Amino acid sequence: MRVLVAYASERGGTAEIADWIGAALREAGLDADVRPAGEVAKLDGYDAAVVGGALYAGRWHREARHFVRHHGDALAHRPVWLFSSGPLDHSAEEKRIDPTVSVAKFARRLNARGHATFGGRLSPDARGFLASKIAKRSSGDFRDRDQVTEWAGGIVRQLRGAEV
Ligand SMILES: Cc1cc2nc3c(=O)[nH]c(=O)nc-3n(C[C@H](O)[C@H](O)[C@H](O)COP(=O)(O)O)c2cc1C
Repeated sequence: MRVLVAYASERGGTAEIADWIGAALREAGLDADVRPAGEVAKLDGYDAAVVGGALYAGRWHREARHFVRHHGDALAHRPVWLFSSGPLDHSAEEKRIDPTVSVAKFARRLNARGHATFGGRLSPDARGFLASKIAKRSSGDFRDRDQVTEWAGGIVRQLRGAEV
């Protein structure tokens, strides 16, 4: 079973979450390719997909939005899971955070099997007008690898269940 993990990340935090998901899938014996969403031309050869985007102003990074629009049909014919990252506080570890309105639309359109919101990361010296302002009050790394690995385990269980 070959799984695509496609991500869109501006500052690398979401890319690393995608890597953790890929590592967990491989650890469980699946074949997983972790790739920037903007570099995926076709979904041929993939049995399932995980798509994730960094959240900026309530929406996924544009490459994730473009990816699901462009590959909508191919994704709708495969089991798909989505993830978003993320809040710059501990809220994502403390409770389940629903997808934003924009991401929820994609989830419905793709009939996604699941969605998770993971914490985010922002460096105190982040560049950019808005990013540097936000970083003054909420910089830090709020990603939790164990939480991500556990979520990926759920994907493995569902995919394995589909095999039998
Ligand atoms: C300008 C800006 C806007 C952001 N907007 C949101 C938001 O709407 N919701 C949210 O949960 N996090 C938001 N964040 C936090 C980012 O999603 C977080 O830093 C994330 O880890 C970035 O991922 P990346 O490193 O892959 O780009 C924002 C951060 C910046 C700098």
